[in-house]
Amino acid sequence: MSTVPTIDLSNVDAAALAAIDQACLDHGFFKLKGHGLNDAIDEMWREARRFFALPRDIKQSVMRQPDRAFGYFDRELTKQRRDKKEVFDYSAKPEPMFGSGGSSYWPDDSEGQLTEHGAERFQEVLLNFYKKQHVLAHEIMQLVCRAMGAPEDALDDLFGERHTSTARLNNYPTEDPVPEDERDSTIELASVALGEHTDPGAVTLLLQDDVGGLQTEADSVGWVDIEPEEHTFIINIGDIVQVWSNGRYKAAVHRVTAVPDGGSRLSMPFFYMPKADALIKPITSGEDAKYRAFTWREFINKRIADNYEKVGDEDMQVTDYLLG
Ligand SMILES: O=C(O)CCC(=O)C(=O)O
Ligand SMILES: [Fe+2]
Repeated sequence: MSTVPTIDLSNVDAAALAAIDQACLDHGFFKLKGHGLNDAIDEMWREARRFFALPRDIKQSVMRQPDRAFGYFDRELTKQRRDKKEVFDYSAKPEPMFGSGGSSYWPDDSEGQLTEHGAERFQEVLLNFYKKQHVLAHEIMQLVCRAMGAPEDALDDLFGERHTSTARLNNYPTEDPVPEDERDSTIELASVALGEHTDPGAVTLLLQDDVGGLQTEADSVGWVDIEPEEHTFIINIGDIVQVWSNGRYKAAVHRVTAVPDGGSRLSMPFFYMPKADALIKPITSGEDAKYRAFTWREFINKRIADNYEKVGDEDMQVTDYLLG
């Protein structure tokens, strides 16, 4: 039996829930088919490829800024090491995450530059996909609640219309995407494509292309490859599921190994996250809470601040909220 089970969303029975439970106890990853989004996924791959192939000046024109949380970025840190990747962050919510305001982060096509490169439908395709992923993420969250033994709607009120989910396109080239004269010599480039980490939110819905390299760390067997499979979502649980389950489930520790020379790798995560003032605390019954309650706003702001801390400082973790 594969350590990373595949769930068919069109046929979720008791065995599927048991498989999700087992996976969340061991490493926090499962795969998902039967979601009905195959065509939408194909369209997303096309737009993602076109976006990253755009000339650097177009991508740079929508570079993430201190006052603009979304857009293009090519120098992200994980655990104080620079990842060899470029990203595009977006959201279909009218409000940016926490009132960070800022100007539009969508590349401008008024001079037909996107059209020229075949990416004229970029914004429309991404926003439509965001909405579909949001519906799917809610369904998956309900499955995880049932796997945990909680009512399926136990967490619905913490999300609602004010959820703060974000989505991203990732491109991992083998060449450093940051021009040489802009590299910060104090921040080392990681030896892997993406350093090991947990996602801070509830559940992540990820699509990866056929290159591979994603791994999860299982209690039972150590690092496990998550093999690419066409039209298959890879689902992982984040830090706050660890709290909701009172520590029974572990937030998935994952990484991406170095991309083979001369190639590149694409992935597209959707991070399902609650509303800013959601109070996060264990929802399991019949046992003492192992974590103290905190708001999602407090937790995510601390995690974001960590990205700007100086090299070498320990990141904050959800275990900082353990009681006793
Ligand atoms: O690229 C991948 O497969 C993983 C991406 C990821 O873990 C993340 O963006 O948080
Ligand atoms: Fe991740």
